[in-house]
Amino acid sequence: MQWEIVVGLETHTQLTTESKIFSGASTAFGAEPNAQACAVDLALPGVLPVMNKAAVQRAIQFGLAVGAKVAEQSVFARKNYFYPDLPKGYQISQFEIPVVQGGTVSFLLGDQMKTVRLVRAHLEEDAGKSLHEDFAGQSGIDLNRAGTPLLEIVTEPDMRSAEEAVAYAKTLHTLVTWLGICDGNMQEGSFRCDANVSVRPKGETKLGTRCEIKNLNSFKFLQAAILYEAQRQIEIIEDGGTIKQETRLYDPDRNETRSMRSKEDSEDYRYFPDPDLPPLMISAQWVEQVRAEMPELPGQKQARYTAELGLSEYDAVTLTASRAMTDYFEAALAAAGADKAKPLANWLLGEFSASLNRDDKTPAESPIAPALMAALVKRVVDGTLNNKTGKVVFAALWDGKYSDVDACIKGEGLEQISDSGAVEKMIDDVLAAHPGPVAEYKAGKEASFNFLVGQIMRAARGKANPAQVNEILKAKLSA
Ligand SMILES: Nc1ncnc2c1ncn2[C@@H]1O[C@H](COP(=O)(O)OP(=O)(O)OP(=O)(O)O)[C@@H](O)[C@H]1O
Ligand SMILES: [Mg+2]
Ligand SMILES: [Mg+2]
Repeated sequence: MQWEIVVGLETHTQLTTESKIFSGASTAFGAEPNAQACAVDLALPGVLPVMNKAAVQRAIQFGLAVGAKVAEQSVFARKNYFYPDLPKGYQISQFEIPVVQGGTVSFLLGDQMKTVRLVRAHLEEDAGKSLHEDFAGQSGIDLNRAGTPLLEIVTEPDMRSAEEAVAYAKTLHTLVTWLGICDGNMQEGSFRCDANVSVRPKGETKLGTRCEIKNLNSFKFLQAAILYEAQRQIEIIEDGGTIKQETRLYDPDRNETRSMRSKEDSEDYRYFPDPDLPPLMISAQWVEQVRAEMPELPGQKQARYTAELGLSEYDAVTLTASRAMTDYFEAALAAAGADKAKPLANWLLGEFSASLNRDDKTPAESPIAPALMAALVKRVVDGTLNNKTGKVVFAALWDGKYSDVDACIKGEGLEQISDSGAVEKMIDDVLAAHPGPVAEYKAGKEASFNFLVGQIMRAARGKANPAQVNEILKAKLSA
């Protein structure tokens, strides 16, 4: 039997407001437990929540970025449940009428463009946090996080593999950090996913019963949890069992999911409109004002890079994977000139990205400033450097040995041998030393030509101009 995996994601993104969603308490991370929970966050009697305008503004930004409808009027509701980290007994969320409705997120999976539909994105407050260590067998509750603004972004069950779910989540992560509405810090819980997973026989159109794996705070865990969960469900069904809908937890130490609680449907929550909050009204004028201030988005940049700069879709998508990389690329491009977009992209996605990864740096922390990178690419394009000597220069610049490309070329003795007499002499020597390949090439074996070029470049210690070598060699061999 062939099985199909179906995934829908709910992502909680913590919004970058200074204060909480309904109170003036600080949202800063890492304070002493319970130092930042005020009476409103705790819903003590007699207090009233007041909507934080900055949180709404971020929701509007998101809605516009994904092409969704931003509701003129949306409603806050109480989601009632009892849990130690929620002593007030309900969470203020949006249920029937969320602020952001519909929209899509598109991304490249392998070489295929995928589009995931969003159901909604709604504003809500976060709960507190249970602390299970340091209390000698008891649990402590830290309510600093209570009332922190979240935007919960919910997809349709459109994803068909763990890889696709991860690609979606990464794209969403890029988008919200790009907009600056979320800091994206996954370790601190600013961006966490609930994965809803079901399986069905290939070809079946009805959805299977889903299980929801809560609170996945890394892409690695997201991937592993979906793979494990799908396999678990397939085995149960193949053994003649049925899946019961439930909420599960992923345990990274054992790489497995475990049942947390069963859950039939959202009726459990006894949702009702929050009597303390009026409907949230968003004027068309406010939406237009936010639209006018929107930055150019990754998707728009990708379209521009392929249409105007002639980059491949892959290059465009990879360069825009983070705002920092895009900013670096655009700064370097401005210095190099638009005609050098392709070689610049190659250097950034090759040597540059590899060095960033190796040294665990962001593009903004690169020891090579964009203008210096542009100067290096110029010297490769004009033939002063080839790919091999270019890499030597790159490494020297990265190590901070030089702050100027031409000084580096000189200092490292990497000027190309431009004297054609010297190049010819080297070629003659190589031809004399390798009569076999020469004869093979003349008999029609193209590969022998590349072998000879390789030998010549080696003799030149990489300092010959490959184009020049090719030209002279061709002429000599056809003479
Ligand atoms: N059969 C299914 N298989 C996989 N995913 C599904 C399936 N049915 C629904 N989903 C996904 O499950 C998610 C449901 O999220 P939603 O927020 O609407 O409700 P919930 O999980 O019941 O509520 P809560 O916010 O309390 O977790 C959506 O992303 C949806 O696409
Ligand atoms: Mg949900
Ligand atoms: Mg859910």
